Amino acid sequence: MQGVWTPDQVRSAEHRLFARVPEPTVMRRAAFAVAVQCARLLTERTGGVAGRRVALLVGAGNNGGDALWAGAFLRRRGAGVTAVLLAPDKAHEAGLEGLRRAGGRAVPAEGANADTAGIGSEAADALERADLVVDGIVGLAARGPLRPVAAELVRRVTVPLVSVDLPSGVDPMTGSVEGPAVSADLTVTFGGLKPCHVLGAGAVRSGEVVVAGVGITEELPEPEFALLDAVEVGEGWPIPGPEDDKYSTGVVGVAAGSATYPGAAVLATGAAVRATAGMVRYAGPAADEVRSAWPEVVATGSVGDAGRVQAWSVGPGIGTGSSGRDVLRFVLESGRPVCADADSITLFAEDDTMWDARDPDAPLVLTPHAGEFARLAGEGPGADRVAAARGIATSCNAFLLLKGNTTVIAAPDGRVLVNDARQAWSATAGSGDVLTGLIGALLAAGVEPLLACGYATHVHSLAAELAAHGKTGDGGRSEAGAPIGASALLAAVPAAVRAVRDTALRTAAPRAAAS
Ligand SMILES: NC(=O)C1=CN([C@@H]2O[C@H](COP(=O)(O)OP(=O)(O)OC[C@H]3O[C@@H](n4cnc5c(N)ncnc54)[C@H](O)[C@@H]3O)[C@@H](O)[C@H]2O)[C@@H](O)CC1
Ligand SMILES: [K+]
Repeated sequence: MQGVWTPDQVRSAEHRLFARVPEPTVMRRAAFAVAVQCARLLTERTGGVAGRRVALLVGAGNNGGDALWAGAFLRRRGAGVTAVLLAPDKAHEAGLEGLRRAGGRAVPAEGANADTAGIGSEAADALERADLVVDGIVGLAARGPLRPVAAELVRRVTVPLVSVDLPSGVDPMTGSVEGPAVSADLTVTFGGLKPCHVLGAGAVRSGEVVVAGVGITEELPEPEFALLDAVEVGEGWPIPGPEDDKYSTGVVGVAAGSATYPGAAVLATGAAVRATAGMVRYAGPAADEVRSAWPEVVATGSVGDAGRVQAWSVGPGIGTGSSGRDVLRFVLESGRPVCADADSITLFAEDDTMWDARDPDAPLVLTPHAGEFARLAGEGPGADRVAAARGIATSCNAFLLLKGNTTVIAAPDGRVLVNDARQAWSATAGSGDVLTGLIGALLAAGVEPLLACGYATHVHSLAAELAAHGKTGDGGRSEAGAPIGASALLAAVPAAVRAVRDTALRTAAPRAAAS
């Protein structure tokens, strides 16, 4: 798992490090890492470093200091470097001195002969001629969007942009963007990932993220939350072994859909069929449609007749009337793990007694989108979606999966996993029904609920991406992609599971050879 640390955690780690290593040394390590990545990008895009022009956007703090020292390193490799100072009186002194000694120059952002936007002619010129721009405007101490002059400078950038620590203008803690902000091609951060690199708009605006250790990593505490990677998903996805049969690999019950809207039932049941080798039971008014779409499913008309299952997926399309209420109550009283989605979330929000129907020891997964979350919590998730999800998971003693382009999954004990899709192909009607079916199947297979949600979310977004790009083994590959429906997403689930398992295999093989 890849950890993510809050700005406060990183600052405390920095202070512990400064007891052993002088602060300027740490800053130079950070700046050197930035310079190495700038040189790589310059070489990729322009064929070299010497003779290329670099503009540094430099704010008032140590983030600007990093940029200035990075400029000094690039100058020594033969690049022409100009620092554009947003706050000339407050620019990092040693960094500025270092840049000048190396032969770089500094100009004020709002200097002489300012144009109508207030940008000085030397600054405007430096930006216009640059082959690469370094964003050292603001780092961990960032509050709010870019101020007007910085925003104007950033708006003019047409060449590759490297952010120091984080894209300026993005909230470090939540990744939210409330006004002008940098969109970086590459971000070089220090010690470990911060929330803004993986959450919301910040994840997109960070571009490629490179983590440079600089000595801080060793001082970091337990991360605030974590990301699953393809290897972990591939290693953890349940696969039948030689001793297994249809019961031992997990029997999942799906209670979804209605006679008028059988689609939710067909999609959720299909996802359960495709997720694992176990058996799928369906209970509800769409039994005929489910049977004809998925002959392998044992379908009955009501949850009472469904037979034994190891976990339930419940909710999509069951309605919020009395029959939906009875269905939800029945599955909660079964004492089995339950993934409750869609209408069942509304039922929880509307009827407090529903919480009492649960066996408190049986895991409950709730999978709201922002609107359903607001119904459950009394208010929307707001900018800090990790804190919001964690709060409800704890207070409801449930696993809470908050849907969105960045999916946040919180366990009742405070653990959090985040899945950043980095694309939105799964934002299509019915895609939530597929996710519910995947989670239910993994719960039935005995996967720990936080991981079940994490694995399902990862495979779900990968399936959407593969389907959108025609990479599901049926030909017609496309780099640009095209919109897909939930059925295409569902059809791509086996391709996504194969892809993560292949990645895990490829990673395991060199490890085995090395041991
Ligand atoms: N202390 C060190 O030696 C190290 C610091 N590091 C760098 O130091 C950075 C943190 O430095 P600082 O704590 O000096 O703070 P920043 O450089 O993040 O912020 C500088 C100043 O900008 C102001 N500011 C906040 N929001 C702003 C906005 N929207 N527009 C304009 N100005 C705004 C703040 O009041 C702050 O005083 C890290 O992000 C990292 O780049 C790294 O070099 C690692 C080592
Ligand atoms: K920055």
